[in-house]
Amino acid sequence: MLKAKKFDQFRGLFNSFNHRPHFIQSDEYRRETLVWRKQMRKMMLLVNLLDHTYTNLNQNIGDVSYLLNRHYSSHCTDKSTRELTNKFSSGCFFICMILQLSKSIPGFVKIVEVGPRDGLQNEKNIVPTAVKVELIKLLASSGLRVVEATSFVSPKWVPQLADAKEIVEAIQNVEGVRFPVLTPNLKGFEAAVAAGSREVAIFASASESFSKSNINCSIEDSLTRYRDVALASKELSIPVRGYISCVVGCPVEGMVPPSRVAHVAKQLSNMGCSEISLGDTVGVGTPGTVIPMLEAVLDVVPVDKLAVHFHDTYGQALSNIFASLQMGISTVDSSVSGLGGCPYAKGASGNVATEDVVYMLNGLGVKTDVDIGKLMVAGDFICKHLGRPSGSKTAIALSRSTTAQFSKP
Ligand SMILES: CC(C)(COP(=O)([O-])OP(=O)([O-])OC[C@H]1O[C@@H](n2cnc3c(N)ncnc32)[C@H](O)[C@@H]1OP(=O)([O-])[O-])[C@@H](O)C(=O)NCCC(=O)NCCSC(=O)C[C@@](C)(O)CC(=O)[O-]
Repeated sequence: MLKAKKFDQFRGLFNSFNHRPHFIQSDEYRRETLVWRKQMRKMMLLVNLLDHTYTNLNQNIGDVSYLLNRHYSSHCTDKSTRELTNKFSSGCFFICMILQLSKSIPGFVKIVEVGPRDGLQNEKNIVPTAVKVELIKLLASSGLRVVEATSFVSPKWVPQLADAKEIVEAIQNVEGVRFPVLTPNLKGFEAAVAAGSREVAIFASASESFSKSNINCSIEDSLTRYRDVALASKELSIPVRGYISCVVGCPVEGMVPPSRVAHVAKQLSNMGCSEISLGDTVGVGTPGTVIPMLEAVLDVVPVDKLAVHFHDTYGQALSNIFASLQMGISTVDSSVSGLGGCPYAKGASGNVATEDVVYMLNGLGVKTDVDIGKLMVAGDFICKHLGRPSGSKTAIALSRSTTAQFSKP
């Protein structure tokens, strides 16, 4: 059973990358990812070999005691004993490989809660300011240390967040939590600072089409605008987070080549962003497409500057987060109850649910400092207001008292 699961992880990784998704793959994308696909094919051969060895080892596991009870040396002339020992050491190699993979996971993960911004920007009915403020306070009391509060964008484009100034003013007295806000240009930045924001985020895209539909300008023009915001922030010692949308796929252009993501990441890093969040805006990524993208970005930006931001449209977000953790990333964006979606990315569903992320990290023994019970109170609060069930499987399962014992870290 255990064996089947481990090998399925590798097979899934390979197949998800290698099958031809309905998403368009341009020649540029296929060229860039060719090496990765070849590597994966080699890895599959190795996996199959280990699979075979492991099966034999499993069948013969009872014989290990036989081995231990017999005198064995490398000069052993007993063929069956020698073969059995060889199988045993191959099995050990496989186990070591698995241990090595899990060892690389960070011991602490910072969660950036984006529910009040990314979660509520797409709601059909505008959520009252008082409800948003209460949600932010509940999230802060769950132990989350970063809660993205709102956006200072054009109210004509995103009327759901037209109360940005009131929100920021209302949370001034909440201590110990950082509340970054999105600012698409200097106008937004100045309004955010005037309202009392002490941290901002700028948001570029790896897809030209998405950049135009989201912020009405090309990628290069957006980077020019963001340089001004970064400069102004530097003068006031305000940290700037940089987002990149569509890091895997774009609703218009299809699969996005990793080099384009790396290019934008480098620009954001050069302009002084303290952190760069890589957003799979439409949630089409799998570990097979996320890993090559991360590899390209890691070539130009240090790992401790990176965060990942997954939407869960295809149910791949947790697998993508796990793959990112294995690559050393220790900052993960998520949204309470899986709220979210982007008004300019049709078909994209909510962000990965914070409750699901915390539950997985607890299970891995990774610290987050987030109290899952208090987090569920915040999720319950907003779901009741929106009049719909939670998008978090963990929240649904834990709300049934019989499974409550699993919530402990
Ligand atoms: C960027 C703009 C403003 C350009 O919008 P524009 O229409 O090209 O800009 P403009 O300069 O021509 O201005 C038009 C009007 O907007 C006003 N304006 C201009 N700037 C601001 C501002 N900051 N705050 C308030 N008002 C502003 C400006 O004053 C003017 O007002 P008017 O004269 O018509 O009355 C617009 O396209 C916009 O607001 N876009 C934001 C869209 C948005 O928020 N999308 C969702 C973000 S989610 C995302 O990007 C993905 C992410 C980050 O979550 C990661 C992921 O999920 O992968």
